[in-house]
Amino acid sequence: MSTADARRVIATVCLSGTLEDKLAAAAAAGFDGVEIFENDLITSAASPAEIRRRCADLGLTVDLYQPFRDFEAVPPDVLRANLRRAERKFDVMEQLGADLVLVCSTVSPGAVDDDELAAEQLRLLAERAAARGMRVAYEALAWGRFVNTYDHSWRIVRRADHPALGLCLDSFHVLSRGSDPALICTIPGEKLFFLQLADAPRLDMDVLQWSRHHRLFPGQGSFDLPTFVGNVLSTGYAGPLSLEVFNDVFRQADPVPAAVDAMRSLRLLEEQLGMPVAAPAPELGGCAFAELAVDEIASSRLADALTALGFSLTGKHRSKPVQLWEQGGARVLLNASSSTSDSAAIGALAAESADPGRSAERADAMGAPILPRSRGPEEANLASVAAPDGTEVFFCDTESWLSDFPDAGSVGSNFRQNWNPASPAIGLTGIDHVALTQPFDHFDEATLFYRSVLGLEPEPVVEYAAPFGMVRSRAVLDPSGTVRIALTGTLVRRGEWAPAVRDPQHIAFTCEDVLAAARTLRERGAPVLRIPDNYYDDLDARLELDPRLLAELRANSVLYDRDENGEYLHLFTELFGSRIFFELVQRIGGYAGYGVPNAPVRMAAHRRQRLAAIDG
Ligand SMILES: O=C(O)c1ccc(O)c(O)c1
Ligand SMILES: [Mg+2]
Repeated sequence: MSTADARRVIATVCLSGTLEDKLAAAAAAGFDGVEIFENDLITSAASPAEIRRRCADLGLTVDLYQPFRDFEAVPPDVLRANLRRAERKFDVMEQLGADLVLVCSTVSPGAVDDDELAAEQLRLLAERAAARGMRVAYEALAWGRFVNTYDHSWRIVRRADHPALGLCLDSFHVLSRGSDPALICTIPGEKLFFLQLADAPRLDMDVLQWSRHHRLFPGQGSFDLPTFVGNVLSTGYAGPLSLEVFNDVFRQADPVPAAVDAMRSLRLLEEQLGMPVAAPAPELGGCAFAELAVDEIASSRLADALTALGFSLTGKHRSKPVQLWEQGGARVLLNASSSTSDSAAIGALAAESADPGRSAERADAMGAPILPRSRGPEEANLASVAAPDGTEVFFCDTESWLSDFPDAGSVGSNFRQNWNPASPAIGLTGIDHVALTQPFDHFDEATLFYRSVLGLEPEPVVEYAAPFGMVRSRAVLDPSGTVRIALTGTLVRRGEWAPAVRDPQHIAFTCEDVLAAARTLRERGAPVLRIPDNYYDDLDARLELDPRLLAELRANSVLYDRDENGEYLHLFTELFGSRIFFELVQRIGGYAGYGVPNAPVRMAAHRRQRLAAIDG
């Protein structure tokens, strides 16, 4: 079979809310069916028959009832009670319209290590199920007491040898244990009754804790799900692709967008399996612009700051209160029309696309609908979608959108003299990256959004201790590195005690020579962030820089980092408005990072700047 006709299913345990909330969200996101998690049914006031009708009305099938625990390899009296318990659950399944039950491998202290006995008792269960037109899918939990690998569960199922007993494979249990997924190909497809999918970050921790708190939707973590699912499909497995993700954040997130996120993960996975649901992401050619949503006060401060950085005001939008500021290929829009709860925030960014129309179609197919937009006559038709944090992402072709700024470029120095008695440019050539602080609840969702919608590849997650908490950071970038977005967030919900520096965001400009630019900025009295001496003393201790370079860095508050491939010189401005600052970056050689070791120094410096402003 091909995944194109695979049914897409989600376990109710993935989503927050009551069973009714979960079913509505799953249906709205376009799922075909659900796994009903037992606790979700038990806490519902609706009878199983009512849930069945609700599902039917929503166009959902009930593909699995789960989990049935601690059944096998027990003494006779316990077996009797377990079979009785199973019959009661079959009654429930009958009403629910579910014909498949998931039995997970026992963790019971009362069970014994006896494969023969486990197989014999599972066979009895399968006979009971078959008598009622039902089937049993046996799943090895990674922390099962005796059975904790899929090959072991397969040996038991084979030994039981009953047509109503098969396997449930769960990618988490297989891949967390480091089992070789190649053996899956040797299992006959008709013995694979169900496939559960979850991704996860690579963590070195107890599998039970890892599974119950940190599972992710496919594409958000670091498991090789395409290979895993490819092996399963190679057996002839024709059942659903079902998501089963236990995650602390998703458990408390609004289930409607969470289900959309889940569906997007399946579409991306299908694409990775060679069954695309949309045309591939067109090639990107850089960040065409970043737009700051500003109020009046922030607007004039940002205009001053951009002027000091050598930007020129080169145009005003035909019909909206939007200014275009340019230097080299770096473009910033100040938009005073969009409402923002902050005095200034990154409202939008634009990716230069080889085919903006196709980018928009793909976004739509990946569950990111094109945002409605008011457009005057003759204005460029710019499509945009909303990222999980609300940032608007445009797909554009610069030639055409620049025409909305009739004066841009063409008027040249005359225009600039009139509108913007600018300081000369300082060698900025474009946007290196945009750093977006993600709300705690949207970090993993954001990774998947940029990956699936724009075709950006995620880099490994880095975590570091910073003055206001532990920070997680992950960059996503296109294959040629022209569009880079640095996603940053806190590991736990952000503390509120230091509101002076709430969730800063920034735009990093590519600079030909940061030290030269820094000297010019110093002469201009530009608002460059002061970096303390302790930082340079440590830099010297760690990296043994040429003393002349070190002195230059120190004198100009330029920060430094290096990796195996090159060096990174960068400087930060002070904060403008509630949360915006700029960075100037110079990548030397093949430096691939973002100066992460310097981020805590910058955060503390921003707080000092804020407190000094309040005191002063
Ligand atoms: O964590 C658990 O108990 C649990 C239950 C059912 C599953 O399918 C599973 O993978 C884990
Ligand atoms: Mg499972």
